[in-house]
Amino acid sequence: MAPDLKKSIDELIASNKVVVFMKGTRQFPMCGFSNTVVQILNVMDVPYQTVNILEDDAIRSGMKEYSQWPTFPQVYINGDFFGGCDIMMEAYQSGELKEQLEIALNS
Ligand SMILES: N[C@@H](CCC(=O)N[C@@H](CS)C(=O)NCC(=O)O)C(=O)O
Repeated sequence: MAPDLKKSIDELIASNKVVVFMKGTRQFPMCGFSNTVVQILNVMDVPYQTVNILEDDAIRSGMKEYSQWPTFPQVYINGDFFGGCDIMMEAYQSGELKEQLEIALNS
């Protein structure tokens, strides 16, 4: 992956507690999985940054390599890859997501 792209992803993730690499935007998700993640984060009422991977093929392919994860959405919390839609849903239902977000937002 291009060093410049890696650097900009590193910086984005380091400077935002929650980042969602998704299809579409938080206002207009372009995929049901991305929409689910947006709805979960909206319910949790936390600040989050989104990146529309449909706008840039280099980010779309680059994020699969960067995260070692083949699909979108990809959610980063406190600088670490957290998961996709299924993991977010499970963590939301179990209460783990609330815990992780509290840790991230209070650190
Ligand atoms: N089980 C996945 C569902 C996500 C998924 O299957 N995403 C597909 C369709 S939106 C995807 O990103 N495919 C790769 C691509 O479009 O580049 C999850 O938990 O996030």
